[in-house]
Amino acid sequence: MKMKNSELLKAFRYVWKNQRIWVLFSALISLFMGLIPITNLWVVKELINEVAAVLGGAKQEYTASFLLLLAQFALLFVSSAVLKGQELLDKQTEIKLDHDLQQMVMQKTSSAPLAFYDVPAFHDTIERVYTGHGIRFMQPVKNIFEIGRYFTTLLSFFAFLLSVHWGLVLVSLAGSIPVLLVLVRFGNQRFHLRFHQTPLAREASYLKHLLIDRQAAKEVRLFQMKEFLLRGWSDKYRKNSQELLKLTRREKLAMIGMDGLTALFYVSAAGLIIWLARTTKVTIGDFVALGQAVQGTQGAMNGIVTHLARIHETRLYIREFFQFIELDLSAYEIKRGTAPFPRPLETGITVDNLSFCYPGSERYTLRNVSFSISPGERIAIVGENGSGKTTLVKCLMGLYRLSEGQIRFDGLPLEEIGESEFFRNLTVIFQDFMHYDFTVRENISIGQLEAAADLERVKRAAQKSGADRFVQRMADGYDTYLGRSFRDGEDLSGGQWQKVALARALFSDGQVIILDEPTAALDPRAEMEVFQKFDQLTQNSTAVFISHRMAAARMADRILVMKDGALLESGSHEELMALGGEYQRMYDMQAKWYV
Ligand SMILES: Nc1ncnc2c1ncn2[C@@H]1O[C@H](COP(=O)(O)OP(=O)(O)OP(=O)(O)O)[C@@H](O)[C@H]1O
Repeated sequence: MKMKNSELLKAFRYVWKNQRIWVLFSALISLFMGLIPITNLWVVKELINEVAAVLGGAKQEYTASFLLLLAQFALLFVSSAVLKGQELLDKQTEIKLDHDLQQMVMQKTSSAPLAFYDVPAFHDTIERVYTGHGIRFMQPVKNIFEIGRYFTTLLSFFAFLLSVHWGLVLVSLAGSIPVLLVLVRFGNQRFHLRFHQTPLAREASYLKHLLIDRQAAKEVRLFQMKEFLLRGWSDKYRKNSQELLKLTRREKLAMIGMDGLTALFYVSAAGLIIWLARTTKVTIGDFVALGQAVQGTQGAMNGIVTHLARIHETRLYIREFFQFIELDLSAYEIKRGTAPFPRPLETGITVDNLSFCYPGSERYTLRNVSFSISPGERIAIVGENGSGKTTLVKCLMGLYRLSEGQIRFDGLPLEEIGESEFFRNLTVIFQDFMHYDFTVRENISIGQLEAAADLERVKRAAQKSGADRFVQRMADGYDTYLGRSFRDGEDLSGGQWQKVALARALFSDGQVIILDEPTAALDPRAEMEVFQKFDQLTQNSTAVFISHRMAAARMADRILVMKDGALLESGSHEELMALGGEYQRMYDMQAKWYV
């Protein structure tokens, strides 16, 4: 309980720190609005008595009635204007809070260690805490002010009812307690339902995404997946919505019962007033006002109870939000030091007895891998699918915590090098590199956007990779948008995208360039060009490339052969051919196709 309340306190503190004016205004408005009903009640009572006197002929004077009518108009108008002002202020605050809190979530998500993305629960939590922060953080504060407002109204009504008979207060109070219990119970159930529905909701939205995604559109048609996807989406959607409907049905039924109970208490109170009229002098205005006060008291009680239940419900969401923001990622994190990257690399990279197991997996993907790379050396890594090549690159990048062993740069352990320093000096283009819907210039300079203004440098990288040839023909040259999801940009072929990605690698001033299948999408001529120029392309850099093309690997200074997560062979093309092992087998197998 204490822990839960501390989450609420945190939300209050956050809102108070960031939106103090809104909090103060809301408090004032709540107090003001809380006093409106009793003022209105008094005006109504006086008005009815005045009109009754005029109609009954006891009074000739109309002025008081008109003045009271005017007061009623003023009350209606002012309260409506104040409420609209409050709504506007709320919206402004919601937008501001939403922006800042969403940013907090995105910061947390984007700085989470990569290993965390492999944990499904991580995605479930993101889905739950990704939207509606602003309103959820404001909600408890608003609820408290609303409770304050209703409380002010309640006290003023109680004072009025007490002045007639204490029994009226008792009847009004008794009607509200069952409502409290029902609302709290269903608030809890709604939250837990949403919690357990998230995985299925995520699956449904994945299927929906496939149905509308541009990238998937071709295959969805080709493999006639429409029915399969639609059915899958519909089943999941229906399952979740049926559960929600079931809960809503139970909730509404309970509410009907509660409303009946409230009406019963109101009728009892009205009976009590009539009974009182036999012994006490009650005017027609008093009767109407007392009836309104009983109803108003119950309304205010319901209001308090509803807002208490909402606080409870929102508290559960806020707790999840803070749990996510404060999530301890240390088990996945790699503690990075601040040492500069050795520049220039003098002794090179050493991988020492590296073993690696993906988080949550029992199986070692890399086992006792040891090798070293000298500065300026060109290394090719070859091996069958799934032999661990990409995993090795991810480890070299320091994206995962190693299970065993160490990676050093000029003898300096990877973890001791400052992160941004590290990524500045190590450039990787993955096999599944991103196609950014940005301009060509941004796509090439993405690792160093601050240098994007240097068009000559962008062009040089594109010339080396071969991208310049087709970029020149585009209407806006290097400022042409790529992709067509957002605007009328240029669509590139797979090979053209790869040339852009290669330019991205060449644009960086990294000392180590790692390319995972850099030529897989290139035509034979472009591929030859890349490999023939490879020395020149990766000038002054240490280069590692993964390739399934043995002819390309042949151009490397040294070839590492991976099999089942282990480093099987290492040497130049000639040495490995002479060895007559796995490399020779792979090489001969490919060579057969070309004879
Ligand atoms: N995030 C992950 N979590 C768990 N296992 C993974 C993950 N990524 C890859 N693996 C597993 O690790 C093994 C090696 O994968 P890796 O991508 O390193 O192979 P690869 O040699 O690069 O293959 P390819 O030539 O097909 O690109 C595979 O069995 C794969 O299933």
